[in-house]
Amino acid sequence: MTPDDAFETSDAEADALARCFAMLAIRAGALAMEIFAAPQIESRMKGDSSPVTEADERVEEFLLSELERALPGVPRLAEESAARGARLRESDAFLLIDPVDGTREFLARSPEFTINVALAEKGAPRIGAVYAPAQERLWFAGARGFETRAAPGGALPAAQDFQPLRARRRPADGLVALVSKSHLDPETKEFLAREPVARSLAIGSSLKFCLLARGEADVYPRFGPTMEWDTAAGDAVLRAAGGATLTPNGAPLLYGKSGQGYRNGPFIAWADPASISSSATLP
Ligand SMILES: Nc1ncnc2c1ncn2[C@@H]1O[C@H](COP(=O)(O)O)[C@@H](OP(=O)(O)O)[C@H]1O
Ligand SMILES: [Mg+2]
Repeated sequence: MTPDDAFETSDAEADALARCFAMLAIRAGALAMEIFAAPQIESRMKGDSSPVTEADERVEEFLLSELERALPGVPRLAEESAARGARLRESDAFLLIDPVDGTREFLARSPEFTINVALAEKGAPRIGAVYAPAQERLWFAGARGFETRAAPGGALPAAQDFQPLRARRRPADGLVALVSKSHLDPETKEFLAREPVARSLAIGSSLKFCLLARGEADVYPRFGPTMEWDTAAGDAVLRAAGGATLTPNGAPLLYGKSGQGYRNGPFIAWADPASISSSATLP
């Protein structure tokens, strides 16, 4: 793949790249776990009042240099570089890197943090890998989505140990909803009150998308702010498993929103998008 034809990735190429992202995330996981296991984790606050640790910085540096080798010239949008003012060259295809999603959970020594690598093409998340090193769980998707178990710094398991991902049909006895552990806003609470929610679980990071993709939950409403790098890899995994991430007017969440600084607006990620009525997405 070259930067000019990146947006024409074939299904086979997308699956191969998904495995490449997965392998990089596993290697990056060893760096994150070294810091996670240290007696003390240093952190500082960024401009958006979110924390950053040495793990965010080391993992991002590793992923950026490995991705430049794997996909030379493909523009890269990464959380910590963007916080330092790095600009993305406009392109139909670009990489999105969130070295630690759920930094608050990481600091609280919760295993609900993930390493995220994605490729967006023509505004959609095409390829993604989400790795939760403290849980040794990995999800990745190109044309097809899979989950497997992998130890930080270890090898990607053989294909016979990949479980295909398939989001579930809407259950008749009420929805399982997933919400942020650290950022639950009033609009999300209103959404949960409007929908037939049987159970609502607070989970950190992009794991929420992966739990939808593996058929464990039905909806993840997010009305508070997120950035494109927070959602791209998990969204790629969910879409490959048959789910969808929609804006409140029912359109798929778009990637490459340079005009809004790569911020996502509100979205609702659904396991079974065919089952929702239009009233379910309107505010
Ligand atoms: N005010 C804000 N502006 C932008 N993004 C925010 C934000 N508050 C929370 N987020 C995003 O929400 C992510 C955490 O999601 P969750 O609450 O579902 O675990 C954070 O990811 P990071 O941990 O990578 O910074 C951060 O990007
Ligand atoms: Mg992050």
